[in-house]
Amino acid sequence: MQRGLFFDIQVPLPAFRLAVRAEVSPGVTAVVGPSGSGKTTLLRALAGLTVPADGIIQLNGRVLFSAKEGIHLPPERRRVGYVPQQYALFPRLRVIDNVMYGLKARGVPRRERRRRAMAMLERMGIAHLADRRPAQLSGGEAQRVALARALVVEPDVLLLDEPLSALDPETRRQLRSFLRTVLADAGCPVVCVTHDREDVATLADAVLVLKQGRVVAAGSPKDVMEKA
Ligand SMILES: Nc1ncnc2c1ncn2[C@@H]1O[C@H](COP(=O)(O)OP(=O)(O)OP(=O)(O)O)[C@@H](O)[C@H]1O
Repeated sequence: MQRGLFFDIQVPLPAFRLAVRAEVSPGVTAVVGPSGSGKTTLLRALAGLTVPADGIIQLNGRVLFSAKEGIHLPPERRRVGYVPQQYALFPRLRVIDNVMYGLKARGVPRRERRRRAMAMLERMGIAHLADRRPAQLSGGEAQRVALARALVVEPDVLLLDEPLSALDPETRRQLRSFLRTVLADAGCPVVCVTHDREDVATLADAVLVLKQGRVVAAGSPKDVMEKA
């Protein structure tokens, strides 16, 4: 079975058509590009939240989407962890319930959901926040909760949309180094949208550059960023 993520998809957008093809190997692939180039749309399509007009998405040899075969697995059946921009935590749910949420959709019994969610909060260093609501969290804490919620389902791929952009510079620095460790431990490929060169330099093993919905450059961070 082929490991990693492969996609070749087309999504029509008002101003252009997103048409991207790439193979994502284990490690962190940064997706960079100007505002409005289709980065978030790509992540949403991989997560199953946007349906491409055409193409295919395969994860570890499993078909998540195939226009030709009429396959479109819903998000909860993809084994994909998605951390959207601004994290999208459920405001009314406590931290622990936010983290347990994805396990429910996957049919994990309640006691086991709680156990796994607490273990993940401990791993993220935020077990003491389990009973708080999202409004009672700092930006850095909310980001850790969002990561915990994405990772608790043991995804086959992790999708991060501008994971550090909402944070102040000091918190961003701290979380970047924390994120580096978490991503190395996650053991799955990571696709990370960012506009921050520092993120690319410290986190990424590979880079894809999108422009107007097309991949205009791809390669190692050093090669790609030197030319950018
Ligand atoms: N649901 C939607 N309906 C209509 N247009 C959309 C929708 N989502 C995105 N677009 C448009 O598609 C284009 C790509 O948007 P997208 O959010 O994917 O870009 P991006 O590269 O993530 O941008 P940014 O860096 O600003 O977050 C933009 O022109 C945007 O206005």
